[in-house]
Amino acid sequence: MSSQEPTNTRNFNVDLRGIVDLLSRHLYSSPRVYVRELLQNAVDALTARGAGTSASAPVRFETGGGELRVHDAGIGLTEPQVHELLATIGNSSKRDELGLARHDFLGQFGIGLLSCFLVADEIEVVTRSAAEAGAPAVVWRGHADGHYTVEPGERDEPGTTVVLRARRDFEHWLEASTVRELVRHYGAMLPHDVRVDGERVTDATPPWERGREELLGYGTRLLGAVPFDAIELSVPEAGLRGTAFVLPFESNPSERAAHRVYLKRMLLGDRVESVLPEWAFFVRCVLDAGELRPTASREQLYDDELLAVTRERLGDALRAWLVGLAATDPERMREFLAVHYRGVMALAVHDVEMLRIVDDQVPFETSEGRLTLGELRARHRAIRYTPRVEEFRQLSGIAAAQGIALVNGGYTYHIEILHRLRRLDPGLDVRRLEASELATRLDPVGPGVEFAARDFLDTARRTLAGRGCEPLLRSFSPAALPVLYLEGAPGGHGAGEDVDGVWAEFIETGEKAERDGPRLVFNHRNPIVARLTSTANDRVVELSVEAMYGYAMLTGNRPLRPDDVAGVNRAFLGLVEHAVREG
Ligand SMILES: Nc1ncnc2c1ncn2[C@@H]1O[C@H](COP(=O)(O)OP(=O)(O)OP(=O)(O)O)[C@@H](O)[C@H]1O
Repeated sequence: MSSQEPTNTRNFNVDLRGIVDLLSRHLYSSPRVYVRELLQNAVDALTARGAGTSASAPVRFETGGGELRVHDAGIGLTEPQVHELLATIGNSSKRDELGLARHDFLGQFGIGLLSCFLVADEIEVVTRSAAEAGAPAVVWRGHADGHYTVEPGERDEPGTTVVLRARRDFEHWLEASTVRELVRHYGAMLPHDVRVDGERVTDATPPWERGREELLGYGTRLLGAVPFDAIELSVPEAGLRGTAFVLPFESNPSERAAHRVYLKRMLLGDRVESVLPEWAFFVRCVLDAGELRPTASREQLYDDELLAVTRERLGDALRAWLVGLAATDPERMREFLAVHYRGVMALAVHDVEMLRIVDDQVPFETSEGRLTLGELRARHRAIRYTPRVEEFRQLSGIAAAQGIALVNGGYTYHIEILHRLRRLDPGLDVRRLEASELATRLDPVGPGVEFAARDFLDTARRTLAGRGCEPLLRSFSPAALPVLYLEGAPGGHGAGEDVDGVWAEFIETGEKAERDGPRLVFNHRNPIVARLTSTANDRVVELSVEAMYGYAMLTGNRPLRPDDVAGVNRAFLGLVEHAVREG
């Protein structure tokens, strides 16, 4: 092989049509981006010129006659620059010697102007440099087929005018209303006076620099409803300022929230996802960042280290808001939780701060009533749960009577959250309830006792008829517990169908009959109950059964219906009267 340089070195040729086709099909989501690119070039030209221009309206879009003319009072270009920058694809004056984007500019890739070929076959640029005193004006005409011309032009002031004539069937992209809407969409927050057909479309004060009322007004237009709150955002490393509007309605936590992001006050997009952590489902943000970088399509953010840091900082701000709300305004916090309950629960599974909030604020269904996990932990070092709602209903009364802290784990995320509690409280014992832990066997009382108690059971049956439950006499531990209220087995009546879990193991120790409707189970091992079963006084039995029914409902944390309350009152007064009379 020869070590000599090859002598037949050639330059690449560029098929411009192919490139424009590539941009339009794969890079840009719509021809509308041509307005953004023109606006961006005009603003960058102003930035490059610095304080040099005194033009009152330095960027002007003019429509009419099937044309669009964009004037800027920016830096302009000399003829050599026209060849070098306008006619060289991928070349940009907005990168430094190392090829890195220069800080102050919006553009960097050197392809933006090509987007005009999405709507026009020819781009005309009339430009005069402000950097070179007395430089003549130049007219550059680029054609979609890949050739261009340069000739002397007419222009009094330094700056640039770009002229587009619509390609057939693309006329609507250059119409006044379309252009006005697009310039406003992308540029409303730019710190320059930008006009379309004489009308100013920029409003230089970003929402977060306005008063609270105006800010909430902006949020209301953005969300279509008055925001629950507005959280100030600031990440100095990313040159970021903005606002997170807390949604006043529930959002789907599995759908990533999309945010309105501006880069150097120019809209990047309305549906930018990656700027906030995945869990920030409950806010929509509007923000501007000077240091974050766009992807080449300029519709999403480039995923680099700075974006990762930004995401983390914004997450911290949202978390701090939640923690602050919980600490300073529990009533508002409850309102927030009522709207975003599912999302907060989902988040608590992954995030310790959220877990803390759930532990502290969210009531769970427990054998001791509705309590937060924090409250339950303060009372018990061991927590048990049932994985199904029905099982909880069956067993919570028994657990309550035995001092076992039982939580209904039958709702979404509850079990995961219960297990995660050890993150907050490493010594906590959290497990699924085992049947053996209930230590309650409903032993039959034997034929002698059963026989002796038949009058008692008859009276009890009559008394309980209106309550929809049947009496049952059994012997069980602890003896101190006189009665238990047991619901019917889950999964309907009849032997053996759909019964599983702890409840099944539990009733296996009893009799088949216990699988049917609700039962009030009297404990013959309890001395009061034992005496009651042999009491001849019907009235006393009636009152006692009524009272014990109320007692069983209360110890099982079951809601008392008005009928039940009346029964308990009647029983109480009746028993007092009886005691007084006997005394
Ligand atoms: N209105 C203008 N005034 C002065 N120079 C301009 C103007 N428009 C374009 N240019 C020059 O042409 C170059 C190429 O422009 P183009 O829009 O293709 O890419 P860019 O703005 O550099 O980068 P990007 O592709 O990220 O937009 C620019 O870097 C700039 O030097």
